[in-house]
Amino acid sequence: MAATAAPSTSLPTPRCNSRRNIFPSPANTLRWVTVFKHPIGRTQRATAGRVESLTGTDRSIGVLVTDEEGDRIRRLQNGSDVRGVALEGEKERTVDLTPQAVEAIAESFGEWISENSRRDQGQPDEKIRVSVGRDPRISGPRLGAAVFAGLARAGCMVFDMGLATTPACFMSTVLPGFAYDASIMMTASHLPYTRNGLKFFTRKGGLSSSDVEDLCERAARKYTARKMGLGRGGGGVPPAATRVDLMSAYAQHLRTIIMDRINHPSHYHTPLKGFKVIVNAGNGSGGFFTWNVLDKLGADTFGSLHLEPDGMFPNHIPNPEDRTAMSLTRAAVLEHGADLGIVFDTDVDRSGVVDSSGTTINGDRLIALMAAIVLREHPGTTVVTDARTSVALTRFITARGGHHCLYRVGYRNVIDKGVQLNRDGVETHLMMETTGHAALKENYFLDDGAYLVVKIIIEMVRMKLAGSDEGIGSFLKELEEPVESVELRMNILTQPKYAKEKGAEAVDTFKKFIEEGHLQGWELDACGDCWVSEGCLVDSNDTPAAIDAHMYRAQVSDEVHGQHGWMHLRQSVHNPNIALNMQSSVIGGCQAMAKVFRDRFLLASGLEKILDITQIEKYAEKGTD
Ligand SMILES: O=P(O)(O)OC[C@H]1O[C@H](O)[C@H](O)[C@@H](O)[C@@H]1O
Repeated sequence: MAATAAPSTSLPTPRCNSRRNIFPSPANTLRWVTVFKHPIGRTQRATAGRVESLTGTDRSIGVLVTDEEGDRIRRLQNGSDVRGVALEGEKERTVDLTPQAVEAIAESFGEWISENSRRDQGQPDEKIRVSVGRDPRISGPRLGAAVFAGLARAGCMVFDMGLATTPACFMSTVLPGFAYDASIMMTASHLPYTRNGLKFFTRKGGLSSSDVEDLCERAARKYTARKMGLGRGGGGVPPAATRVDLMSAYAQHLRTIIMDRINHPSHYHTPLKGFKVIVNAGNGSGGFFTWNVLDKLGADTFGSLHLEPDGMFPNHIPNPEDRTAMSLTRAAVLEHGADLGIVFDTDVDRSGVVDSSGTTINGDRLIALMAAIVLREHPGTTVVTDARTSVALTRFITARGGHHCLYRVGYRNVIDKGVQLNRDGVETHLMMETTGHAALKENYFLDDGAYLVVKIIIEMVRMKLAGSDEGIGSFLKELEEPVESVELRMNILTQPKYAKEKGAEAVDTFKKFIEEGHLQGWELDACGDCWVSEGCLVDSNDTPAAIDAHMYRAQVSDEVHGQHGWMHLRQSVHNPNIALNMQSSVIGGCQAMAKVFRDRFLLASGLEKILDITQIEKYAEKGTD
């Protein structure tokens, strides 16, 4: 999740290869580490064949470090979030998001934010105020105590928001009466109940991947130093956190937006009177939207699903990309004759909807719907999306006078690209990922699933007031569906600590094979029909340390059909695997691409030795996954 209204506060990342695992060292080796000052303000740690950049105050000289323990904390970085296994129960995965690790990371964040605030605001004596929210995961309360302890140890005042949503955490830094310096949300979004994680916000928005990498680095060093009896230890009396009710204020903020913008001629305070809306919160944090927003505005929400928070997620994965979540919501919409169905993910930074006729609207359709709404408000604006969208979506946006910038997968990447375009003078009002993360310039560049739905609800009511009974699905009449769209995965067959390095190697070999012409008819896709001319899709990988910077899309042609599809290759942010997406405008086009990919790339490069290519083989042979 996200939000950024101003340039990132992160220190510049050196242009170099991944700074982790380039020269993997034997597990559990103890070694002396020399720390010296780097000219740009970071410190660098040099060991035999290994150099790492560090930031912060913890610059002890001669710290004895076990690489393995520290590396486990470093590996908790997942793009711009921290994610890990918090509970036993996963096959072949052990618990790595321990209270000790979480405490070290929270303490590092507390220190980082204190240093930055002092630098930015020149207020050395003010205590930093940090809010903490969580989703209903059962590991939440225990890890929450570790977050409080870490923040308190860093000298912060801690405010406990209890059950919250990710966007509400950001809003706690800007809403009057709260305005905290920073916020932490504990969530692992749609991942299984065994996982958990952390998202970090300042008033400028969500932290970037390189910021989070720095935090994990700092935490890894703290953790290992503590394990060796160096530095300040944990334990003692659990710190007090002040309990606050942020969610009520946030819900009121959303209600005010709906009332003001609809400005209903006869019932201003209950503009949703007469509308039936089904909410499916998937037992995550989204139930509040039903009773604290929709009901209070007069909507009939009878028939809503899975509103009670339950950290075991007993019904289905809380995810608008999940087929069960969408189809159950569709069934409820049709059964109750509702005007709209809403599906939230666990922490409500994403959503999907169902229209009154039962059309499920997520992925490209949701982007198209939002693009249509935003393009009416801001004619000619640019829309940034990840590069897994269809060619038809680009046509849909350009036909409405908009510009489509295709960029990297990963919500933070997409949002940051929009922020950068605006900064460069390219008006960009909408940034959306196919996963359902949608950020609007008008709303702090924050990807808020509830705000997204607020925009759609306002549109729905306005249409009714204008005398139309068509419903919001009517926006999509001109959106064509791709003939074939497939996602396959290849597990990386190495020890976890080498997976990122091997994954990056595989993705970069893909790029090299195409550039060198080994795959006839395949060409690296510079930018789709995007008008941002410098070729951002295959751009200069400005943060090459982050795995979510390595991804390429190839346009694919053959002699019979000409250009008929594309293939996109990248490393998963969450798991040690490579994700492959492809689309084609001809039947059998994806199978043909899978065959070429297997024979002329995977087998020819020898990568099949480090990747599990079972899914590719199956698709190449059978044309189904
Ligand atoms: O890399 P994957 O496992 O496919 O997950 C990638 C996705 O992870 C999360 O859902 C993030 O919120 C998305 O921004 C990202 O695209």
